[in-house]
Amino acid sequence: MIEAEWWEYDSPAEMAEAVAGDVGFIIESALDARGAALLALPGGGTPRPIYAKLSKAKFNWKKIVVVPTDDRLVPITDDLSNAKLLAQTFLPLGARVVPITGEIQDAKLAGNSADARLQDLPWPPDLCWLGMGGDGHTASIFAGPDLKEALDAPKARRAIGVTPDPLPPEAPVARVTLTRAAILSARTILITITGQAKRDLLEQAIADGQSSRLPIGRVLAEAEQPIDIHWCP
Ligand SMILES: O=C(O)[C@H](O)[C@@H](O)[C@H](O)[C@H](O)COP(=O)(O)O
Repeated sequence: MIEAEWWEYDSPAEMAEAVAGDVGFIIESALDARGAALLALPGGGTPRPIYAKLSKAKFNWKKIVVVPTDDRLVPITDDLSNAKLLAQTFLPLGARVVPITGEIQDAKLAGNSADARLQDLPWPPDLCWLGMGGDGHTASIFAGPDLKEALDAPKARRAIGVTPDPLPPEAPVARVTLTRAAILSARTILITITGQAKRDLLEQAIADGQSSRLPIGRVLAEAEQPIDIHWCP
């Protein structure tokens, strides 16, 4: 049974304030406990105002490592790159941002390379922050040919390469993504979504759990930690 707690806000600005505060608490707790913090952060548009708010906080950013939960197989200079947004936001603060893509264009080989990069990091993440697409994907775990590999990858496997079919219109490219095991290894998981349609979809995915037809339902169905879901209309 997925243990999900919903946090509702009247506006994206209110949600940004609250989620930045929660992420800040996770960071401070990690720095206090271990002198370091590892954050796996999503792409997409929802997190942008939250990143902007978070970047104003006065942490010892040099002790913080940021990785994308997933990324598109595009150059880091491309606006489709999740690492680009994270680098623009967190590198100037002194944080370390670790891209999980490079020159490799073959999705499977890119996935192996991404996994190797993540194996070099002090695991698990203190936070895995997820978004959800309108099709129920999360990170870059999509329904289709690569779903089983993403869900059933061994515990030690942190990333794989995927080629969604059909390619999502907002970013019609192959990707690398954290596996379900990597996502669920995080000390804390939080989700940010907006709009009633996504709320209805996520509530259904949580209700259906392991039998969900939506990737996010299948990912969360194995979660052992409580999931905080932040939502605004
Ligand atoms: O690379 C990506 O696209 C993201 O990691 C993806 O999983 C995102 O979180 C959802 O697509 C929601 O995106 P929005 O926040 O823009 O709705």
